[in-house]
Amino acid sequence: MTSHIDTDICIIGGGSAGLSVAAGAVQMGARVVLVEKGRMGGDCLNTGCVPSKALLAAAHHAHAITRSPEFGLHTSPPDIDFAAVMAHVRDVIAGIAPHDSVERFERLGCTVINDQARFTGPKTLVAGGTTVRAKRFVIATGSHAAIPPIPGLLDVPFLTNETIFDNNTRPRHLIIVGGGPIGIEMAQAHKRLGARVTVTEQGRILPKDDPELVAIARQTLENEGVSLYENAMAKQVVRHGTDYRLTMMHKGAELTLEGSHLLIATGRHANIEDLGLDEAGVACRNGAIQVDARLRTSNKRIFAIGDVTGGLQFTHMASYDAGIVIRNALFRLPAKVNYRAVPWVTYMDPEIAQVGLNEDAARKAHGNCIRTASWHYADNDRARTERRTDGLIKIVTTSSGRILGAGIAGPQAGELIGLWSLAIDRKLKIGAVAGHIAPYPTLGEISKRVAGAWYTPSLFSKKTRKIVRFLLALG
Ligand SMILES: Cc1cc2nc3c(=O)[nH]c(=O)nc-3n(C[C@H](O)[C@H](O)[C@H](O)COP(=O)(O)OP(=O)(O)OC[C@H]3O[C@@H](n4cnc5c(N)ncnc54)[C@H](O)[C@@H]3O)c2cc1C
Ligand SMILES: NC(=O)c1ccc[n+]([C@@H]2O[C@H](COP(=O)([O-])OP(=O)(O)OC[C@H]3O[C@@H](n4cnc5c(N)ncnc54)[C@H](O)[C@@H]3O)[C@@H](O)[C@H]2O)c1
Repeated sequence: MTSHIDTDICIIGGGSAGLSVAAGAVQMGARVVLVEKGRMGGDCLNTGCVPSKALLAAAHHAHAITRSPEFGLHTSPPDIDFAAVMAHVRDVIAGIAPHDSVERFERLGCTVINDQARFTGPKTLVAGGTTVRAKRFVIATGSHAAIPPIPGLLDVPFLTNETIFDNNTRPRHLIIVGGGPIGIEMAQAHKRLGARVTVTEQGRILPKDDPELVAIARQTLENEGVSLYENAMAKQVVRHGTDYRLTMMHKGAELTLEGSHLLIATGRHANIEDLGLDEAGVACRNGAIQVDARLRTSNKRIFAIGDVTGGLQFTHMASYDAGIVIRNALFRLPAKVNYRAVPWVTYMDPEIAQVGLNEDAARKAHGNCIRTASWHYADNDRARTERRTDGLIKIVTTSSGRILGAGIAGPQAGELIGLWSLAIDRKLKIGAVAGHIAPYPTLGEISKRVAGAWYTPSLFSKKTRKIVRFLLALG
């Protein structure tokens, strides 16, 4: 038997993006239908941010124990129970899950349909036995791991982000294809938890980040024993007993790696299949749903947000997009996205954080009319007390001092980048950061010091010294 629902907003996908719209819209008085075919919470809660950060937390704890002697504390190396670590990961997910659950959203007033949605026309979709007619739709169907065309790969049972957190056995040797944030976070996590790890990357690792910051990440990973092959082209994968053999070209030579586990982390594909997008009149571009600055698709009643649009694929961007849709769909305001001050963080240790333009991007946008300044963690007293002096902050401004971007590689980089996000968003000049009072001793002082360093050439110049001597001579 089929049922029919008429509603104000129908959202497809109960991940970070869809849930943010649903929670906001229903609490503002809209009638909301939410359709989710799998687990509420989507990638972030179940197979992405939450399990990866929980795994990294365990790995960083294990590593901290090995550093105890530096503080005069004598301990034994940690005895790592990999299955128990994975139980911790699942426990963290379970603790957050009620916030994203069907029960919570029904309590808020949403109608939740646990089924696959498919458009049947520009104003209707079908999910299970229900036809939903809505004034506005939001497509928030996310993305899944892209599988590269490596010969033999489809014939072997490899891991992706959807399966790696279900693996309870510590890999003897984990081979990771792809050195983006997923590959790098999983590499360090597994290495610190006792696995041998090799990463093969077709270009350079963390290609979206500033090379000077990435150099710190690379050095750390190599010091910890992760084998990195950059500019390596994978040629073939075969199964050898229970192991994998990955053959690749590296520095002109053919090389074969043998590992017990294989993780594919080579980017994402938008979930656009089987949605009935043609029936809905929704166009795609480059394998993702095409949207305008108001996040409207080619059918102006249908919005698309989050990973499915192929843009910046972060949970905080899914939530940001949700706010834009609510303003457009509920309040009829022509709100547009502004991605000038989007931060991102790779949660290896040390963290790598970026907001705004890095030096290369700033040169492309502004030519040579930019200035940069850097400050090292080694010159920060708190970093010294913590014995964590490996790190760098680097900022980019216009020649007049408007902040264009900031990048930090170092402990707590993700916490420190917030100040720079606000500064860029509010179009502050570097003087605002240089002039604020930072408590001593905090890592936060590196932001003030790098802003101060920006002034060093003019502040300690011959001209300044002349002026000071002249003024002092006045009596
Ligand atoms: C390993 C990993 C680590 C990550 N770490 C971070 C991090 O630390 N910080 C960060 O900001 N981002 C991180 N991300 C990215 C982040 O997870 C995504 O950007 C975010 O989850 C995208 O949210 P979304 O709602 O667009 O998509 P999703 O979370 O994928 O949700 C989409 C939902 O739609 C459902 N769906 C799909 N098709 C249909 C259909 N036809 N009918 C009904 N339902 C459907 C799916 O089942 C899914 O639940 C990470 C990603 C991965 C893979
Ligand atoms: N901390 C975070 O915020 C975080 C963590 C994990 C993931 N994410 C999000 O998820 C997205 C996906 O992460 P990802 O790391 O899979 O993707 P990515 O696109 O960021 O990086 C994929 C990497 O794989 C490489 N690659 C592609 N094909 C390859 C091949 N055949 N052989 C070797 N290398 C190959 C690419 O050059 C690239 O460096 C990220 O872009 C990010 O938006 C965020």
